[in-house]
Amino acid sequence: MTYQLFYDWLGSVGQTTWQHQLAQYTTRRLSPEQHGKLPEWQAMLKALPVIKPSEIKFDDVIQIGNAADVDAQQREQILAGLKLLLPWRKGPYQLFDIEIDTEWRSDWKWQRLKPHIQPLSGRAVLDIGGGNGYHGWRMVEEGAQMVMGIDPTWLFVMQYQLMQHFIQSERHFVFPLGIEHMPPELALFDTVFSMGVLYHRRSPIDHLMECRQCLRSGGELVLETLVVPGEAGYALMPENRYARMRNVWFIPSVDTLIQWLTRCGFQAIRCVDVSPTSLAEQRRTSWMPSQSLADFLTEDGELTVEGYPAPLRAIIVANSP
Ligand SMILES: Nc1ncnc2c1ncn2[C@@H]1O[C@H](C[S@+](CC[C@H]([NH3+])C(=O)[O-])CC(=O)[O-])[C@@H](O)[C@H]1O
Repeated sequence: MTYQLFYDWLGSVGQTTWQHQLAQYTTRRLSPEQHGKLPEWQAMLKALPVIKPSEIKFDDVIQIGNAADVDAQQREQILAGLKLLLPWRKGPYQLFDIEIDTEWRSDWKWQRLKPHIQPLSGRAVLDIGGGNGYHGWRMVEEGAQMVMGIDPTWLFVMQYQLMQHFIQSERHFVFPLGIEHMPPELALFDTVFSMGVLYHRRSPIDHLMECRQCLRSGGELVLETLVVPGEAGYALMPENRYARMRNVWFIPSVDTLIQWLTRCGFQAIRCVDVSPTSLAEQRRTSWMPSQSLADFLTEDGELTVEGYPAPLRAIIVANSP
């Protein structure tokens, strides 16, 4: 079963109550009536050929196997499965000889943050809003003992399951849940990543407190989010959409974000990177054929189509007390 090894691990670290709750909740969330397309997606996953990839590399491109591992019929079947799960936002991946050029160069974010975080070797890691698990695979590569990804979007969980079908990792599991479904006062993880999630939360302070509660004492938070230029105390609340996104609530300045983290009790708070999102990092590709960043900005790239500052993203690292 897809998640059994994770449940076993939870048992081994004394989380027996949550182990059962999580198993029940996950089974319910993945039952076919939960989403109109789940039955079709799950049938596709179940029918995938069983193939042991000759090599697996979690570099900038997550590479699983190569051309010689599959025959023409298997390749067609896998390609059709990948296409059933369009759009592919986070990557890049290469599955056998199929290159998945995703909307985001997610490897660039990883390169920006990696020099600044505690080494992940031996750590239990939570990736909130981890999408299809791209960064989770990078965390496995860095030696994490266990990586739990959580993401409420079924499509992304299906994308993870497709890759996991071939990778068969014992250390990386993406669950179909949101941060609000994590137990309070968990104090379990050594590192918690929250990347690209804070501005989607109606209550950013509560989100930071939830991140803190998932961390053990002294654990590390890696927070990546949209910021705007401005002084301490300033945050932008878009009137409606921001860069055409409907669910954006608060975009603070870096100094405001540091204040929020301070008031939530975090320590050793440091901003390690601020970078504008370039049209090379987020763009339309054949694997994400609808509108992308270029369609959400004015022609000079300075403002969003709504007239707000163009996307600028910060990475902040902090410790739980
Ligand atoms: N309540 C929630 N709880 C958890 N996740 C959520 C919630 N609501 C939405 N999400 C998920 O948060 C992710 C945000 S994308 C960042 C992906 C990756 N981390 C990245 O840094 O590239 C945003 C971006 O592209 O910047 C999506 O996968 C949502 O389904």
